[in-house]
Amino acid sequence: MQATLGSEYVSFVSALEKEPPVSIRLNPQKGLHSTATYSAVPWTERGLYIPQRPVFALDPRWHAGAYYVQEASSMFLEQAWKTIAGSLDAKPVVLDLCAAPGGKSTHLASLLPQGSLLVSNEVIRSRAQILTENSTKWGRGNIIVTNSDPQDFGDLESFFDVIVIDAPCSGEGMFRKDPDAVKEWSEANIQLCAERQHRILADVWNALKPDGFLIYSTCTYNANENEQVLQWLTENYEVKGVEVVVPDQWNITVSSTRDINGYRFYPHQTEGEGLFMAVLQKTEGQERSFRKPKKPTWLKAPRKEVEIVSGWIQERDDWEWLRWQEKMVILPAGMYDHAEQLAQHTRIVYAGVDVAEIIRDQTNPLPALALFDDMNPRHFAVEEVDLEKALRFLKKEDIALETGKGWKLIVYQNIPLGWVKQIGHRANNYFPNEWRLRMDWREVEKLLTNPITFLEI
Ligand SMILES: C[S@@+](CC[C@H](N)C(=O)[O-])C[C@H]1O[C@@H](n2cnc3c(N)ncnc32)[C@H](O)[C@@H]1O
Repeated sequence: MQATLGSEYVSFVSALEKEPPVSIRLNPQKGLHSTATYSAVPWTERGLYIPQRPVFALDPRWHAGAYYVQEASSMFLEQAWKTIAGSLDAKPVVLDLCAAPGGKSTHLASLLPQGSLLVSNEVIRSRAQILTENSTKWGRGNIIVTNSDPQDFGDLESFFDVIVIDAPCSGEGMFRKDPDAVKEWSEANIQLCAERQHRILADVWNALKPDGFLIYSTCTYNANENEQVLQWLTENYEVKGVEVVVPDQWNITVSSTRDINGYRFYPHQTEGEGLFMAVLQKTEGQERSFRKPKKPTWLKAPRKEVEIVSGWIQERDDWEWLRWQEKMVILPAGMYDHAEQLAQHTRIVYAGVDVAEIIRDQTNPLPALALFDDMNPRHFAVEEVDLEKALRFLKKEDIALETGKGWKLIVYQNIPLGWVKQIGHRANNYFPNEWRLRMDWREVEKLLTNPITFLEI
C-alpha cells in the first residue's frame, strides 16, 4: 500500500484508525424520505450517513425493508448501473453472482425497470437464507434467489444482459470494520483469492450475452485481485472497458489498465470503506434461444384461483401467476420461461413473491405478500400499531387487538410488517419464526429509553 499511495499513505493509515462511518440506503418503494438531519451519500439518490449507530433491530421499519444498512462506497453501484442502463433491453435479466447478504441485490432490485428479473445467487447455503430474507423484505418481487456454484450458470449461454460479480476477496477494505479480515490477511491468501476470482469469471463468462455488461467489484485494495484480474480477462476474452463519469469532488481514484477504468475508494479520501469497481462490456459470443424444458417447475395458476387472490395485488397484469405445490407465486410478467430455464441448471431457493397458501378451500396470505410493495392494502383489514406493539409482533408474541375476525395486516407508520389472524381479542401471529426479533423484552425496554436508539427519519 505504501508503494501505491506514496505520500498519502500516512493519511490512509490514520483513516483506518477511525470508526467506520454508518450509512443506510432507503427503499424508494416504502415511503421513507431523507431529512436534513443526515448528510447524503453523493453517488446515490437514497444513501444517508448516520453519525451514531442506532439500534436498527428496534426499528420495525428496518425489519420491514424500508431501508438497508449498507456501507456507503458499495452504493457506487448506482453510478455503474446508470452508465449502462440506456444500452440495455427494456426488461433486462441480471445476475448478481455473489449476492449474500443482499446489499447490492436490494439496490439492483430498486434500480431495475419494472418487469425485469434479477437472479441473486449465493453459493453458501446458510448465506442464501439471509439473502432470501433480505430480498423478501425489500419487497420488489423481481428477484429469484439461487444457491448454486458459479459453474452451474455456465450452461445458460448468453442468458444475462448484466452480470454483477462482487467477488469474495481478501477484504483489505474491511480492516477497520472486521478484525477477522486483518487476521486472515497474507500474501498467499491474496494469491488464492485472485485465482478464485479468475475461476469465477471463467465459469460464468458464457452466461453473459454478447454486448452484455460485467460489473466487477471487490472490497480490497491490492492490484492482484482488481486490475490484474481484469487484465487477465482482457487477455483471455473479448471485452472492453466502460467509463463511469465521476465528478472530481467525490474523490474517487481512477486507475487505468488496458483501457479499463477501475474506480477505487480509499477511506482517507471518501467517507466509506475500501472498494474497487469496474464496468466492462463483452464483445464476443452469440445470441441463443432456449428450448422449453419438458417438465416445468411451476404450473400456470388456474384462472379460478387467480380470481380469488388477484385483488390482493395492485397491478395484476404486471405479474405471472404460478402454482408451486400449495403456494401461489408471482414472477414479473414475461419471465416465466427464464425462470424455467434457470430451474434446469441452478438450485432455486426463492422466486418472486409467495403470495398465498392454498389449503383445501382456504386461501391464506403469506408473509412475503405483506412486505411486497405491489400488495393492495385496501383489500385487507389494517391494524396500525404503535412501537411497542410492533416490536411485540416482531418478537412473534400474540398481540391483543380490538375485536374482529380473520386476517389483519399489521402496519407501523404506514409500513406493513406482516399478518395476524384474529379470533375475538386474540390474534395469532404469522410473522416467520426464523425472522423474529430475538431480544429479551427487558433489554428492549432499557434501549427504548435511550434516544440514540432511534433513526431520525
Ligand atoms: C463480498 S461478498 C458479497 C456481498 C454482497 N454482494 C452484498 O453486497 O451484500 C462475497 C460473497 O461471495 C461468496 N463466495 C464465496 N466463495 C465463493 C465462490 N467460490 N464462488 C462464488 N461466490 C463465493 C461469499 O459467500 C460471499 O457471500
